[in-house]
Amino acid sequence: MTGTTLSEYESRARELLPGPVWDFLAGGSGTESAVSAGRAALDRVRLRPRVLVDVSACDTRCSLLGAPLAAPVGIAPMAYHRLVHPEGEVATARAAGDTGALFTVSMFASRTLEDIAAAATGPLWLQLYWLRRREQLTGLIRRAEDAGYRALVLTVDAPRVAHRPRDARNGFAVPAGIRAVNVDASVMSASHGGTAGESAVARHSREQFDPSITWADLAWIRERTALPLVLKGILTGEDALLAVEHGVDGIVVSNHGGRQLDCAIPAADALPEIAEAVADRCRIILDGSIRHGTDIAKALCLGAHAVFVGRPALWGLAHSGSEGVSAVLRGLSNEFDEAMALMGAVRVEDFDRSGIVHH
Ligand SMILES: Cc1cc2nc3c(=O)[nH]c(=O)nc-3n(C[C@H](O)[C@H](O)[C@H](O)COP(=O)(O)O)c2cc1C
Ligand SMILES: CC(C)CC(=O)C(=O)O
Repeated sequence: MTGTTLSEYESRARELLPGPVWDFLAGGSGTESAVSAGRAALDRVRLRPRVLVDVSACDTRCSLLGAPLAAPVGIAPMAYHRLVHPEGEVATARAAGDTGALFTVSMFASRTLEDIAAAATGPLWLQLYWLRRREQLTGLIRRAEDAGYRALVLTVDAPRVAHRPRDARNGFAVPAGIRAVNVDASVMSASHGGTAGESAVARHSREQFDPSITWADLAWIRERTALPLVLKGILTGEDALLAVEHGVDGIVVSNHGGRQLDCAIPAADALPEIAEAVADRCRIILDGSIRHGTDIAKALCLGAHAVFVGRPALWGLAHSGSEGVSAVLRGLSNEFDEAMALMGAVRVEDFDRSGIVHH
């Protein structure tokens, strides 16, 4: 990481960002115990290295739903990158391209899908929340197709945005001048109406998200696009099985970085039962608390094909724009490369359950 450690990026971002923005990034729902539990779950997993394997040519590359990646790493969808850097998602897209990572753009991105695509040299996916106003979704799907996005990620763990005490206390509102530019202004006017005790983001999301959707509604998206469909926010084997039965192409095992159901099981703890239920019938991505190359190795051993990184990308962006995001991603990839060599893994597919033990 060019001499700067990930925790230094985090500290610097904290110094640079206004308090309420930092709290929006760092915070979780309710007791925030699901944030720390995500880290603790990964720490409980220990690696079992194999030795005297020829690791002179470890290969970190892989492909995910047809997208070639330099390492099994993508950037998780996160709203409003302009909160932390004026270039916002355009800078993030450049960094993802430079480092061979996938970038999943949030529906609530603060730069247009087209500007992001113009800056990107690597694969882009688009994340959607299911809005009451379905015509907004239809428009976004069409624009994503036209701009070359390669998959849709439907976030299913947020029928409503959870109560996040820090944002409520701060009366958090997205500063004027930063907007979810890809949706109708009336859909996400999160810069208006934050008052002490109530977050504007939470209020507007609650007004606009459709909490009535079910598995049957997935057909509505399928009818409108041939893009691969990924569901984000699966935490049980039961739902993973339903996802497979409904023909999804991938799932993101995630507790939303501890920002949705308080006390939700950490993604790393949920992964084994999900991998077993899926039995290789769709791609599995893990997110939450991925901070080290060894975390990527652990996720692969537990049954994931790739990981998403959330907050660290925003720390890099706040620190030094595109270069900061690149440095964070490159640091993780370099650490993963080292983990491969020291684990005796030559290819990404070499990781399996024999590589770990739980404490
Ligand atoms: C500031 C912020 C904004 C987020 N916005 C979205 C979003 O728009 N859509 C979504 O599906 N997930 C969103 N998430 C959740 C992330 O995609 C991801 O699940 C989580 O951050 C992963 O955990 P990590 O930050 O510990 O790596 C957001 C997370 C953060 C921190
Ligand atoms: C616009 C928000 C609902 C995005 C967010 O903070 C999240 O999904 O965690």
